Amino acid sequence: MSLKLGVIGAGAIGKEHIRRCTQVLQGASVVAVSDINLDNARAAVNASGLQAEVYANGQDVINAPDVDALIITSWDPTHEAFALAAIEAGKPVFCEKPLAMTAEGCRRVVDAEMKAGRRLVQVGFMRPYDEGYQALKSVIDSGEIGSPLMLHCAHRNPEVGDNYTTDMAITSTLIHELDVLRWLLNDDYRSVQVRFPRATSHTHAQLKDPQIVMLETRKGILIDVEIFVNCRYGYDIQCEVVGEEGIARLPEPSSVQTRQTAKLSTTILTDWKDRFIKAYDVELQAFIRDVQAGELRGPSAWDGYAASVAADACLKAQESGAQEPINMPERPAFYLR
Ligand SMILES: NC(=O)c1ccc[n+]([C@@H]2O[C@H](COP(=O)([O-])OP(=O)(O)OC[C@H]3O[C@@H](n4cnc5c(N)ncnc54)[C@H](O)[C@@H]3O)[C@@H](O)[C@H]2O)c1
Ligand SMILES: O[C@H]1[C@H](O)[C@@H](O)[C@H](O)[C@@H](O)[C@H]1O
Repeated sequence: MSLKLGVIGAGAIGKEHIRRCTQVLQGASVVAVSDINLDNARAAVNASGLQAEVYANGQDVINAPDVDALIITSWDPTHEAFALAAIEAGKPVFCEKPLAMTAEGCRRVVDAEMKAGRRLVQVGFMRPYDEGYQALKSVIDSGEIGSPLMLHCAHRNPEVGDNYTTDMAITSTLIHELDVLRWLLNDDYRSVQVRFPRATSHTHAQLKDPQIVMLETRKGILIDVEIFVNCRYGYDIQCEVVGEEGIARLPEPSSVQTRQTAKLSTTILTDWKDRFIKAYDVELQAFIRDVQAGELRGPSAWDGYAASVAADACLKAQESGAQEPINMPERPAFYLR
């Protein structure tokens, strides 16, 4: 039977998820859409040729009797309340990252879910579903490059809007690395320091860009992540793992190489929508399948919480310039998969 989905937030990724649930994935249909900007909700419904009901209020989507499960794609600070409301209604929810703005907020979601007694939340961390990261993890796990010692990573966006501020480089951008690197290394973080090099002239007063985040894991692996959200040239995600026997790199997205006018070139993608298009398809298909099977298995509220525990320390480190500890609580048995 087709799973009836309600979507809250019909902006860039909301529209994308509605499109994929409607045109690409199996087993679900979008029956309700809400956005505080009703025009966005109507436009998303029309663009996908849906018969869905449009609501002004997200809570009405959660309460709608014909909605079986939720997709939350509204702005970051709204996620926690909608996730809690979905749990309260007993409806499974796919919540885009970050699960909440602080670890404390994520913990409230974790506690509500544990109280409900079953997993109801999947967080939109799509990178563990990306074929490139999966291939990189297989190489690390095979032992081919020996024990990982260091990671050099970069998360570069071509540009961001004027309302994007220094803290968002952590809560909205680095949060992907904070999740995927724990998974990649099967490790957790111990401390972090953040440094700011000379700022690009393409930024504004409220955004220090770029920044370098240096994390240390419990196993002693040192990770540097460059976050550069006005890099201009493209959307570029890099991850190089230095092991004691060799090096493994995240593969580049495939693209045709051309030789022309004395130049050898390949195109660099410019948009997250294209860079992770397959990973988004796979993560949402998994959510739909797992809801139908009665057991969620994707990135959990605990993963959302763990990433936010590290993010909180990164925010503190942005302010202090010092090395800040990351105190990750042990994963409760409820979340052992
Ligand atoms: N996983 C990823 O790679 C990825 C990619 C993009 C965005 N995101 C996340 O998805 C969310 C949306 O990002 P976006 O780029 O689509 O932003 P956006 O600004 O394009 O869209 C957000 C939409 O939510 C609506 N909205 C805001 N508050 C609302 C509320 N209370 N109720 C209903 N609608 C509300 C806005 O009007 C807007 O239409 C963000 O949390 C972002 O971090 C994740
Ligand atoms: O919301 C987006 C999204 O999560 C992208 O994957 C990330 O690269 C951007 O920095 C962020 O602003």
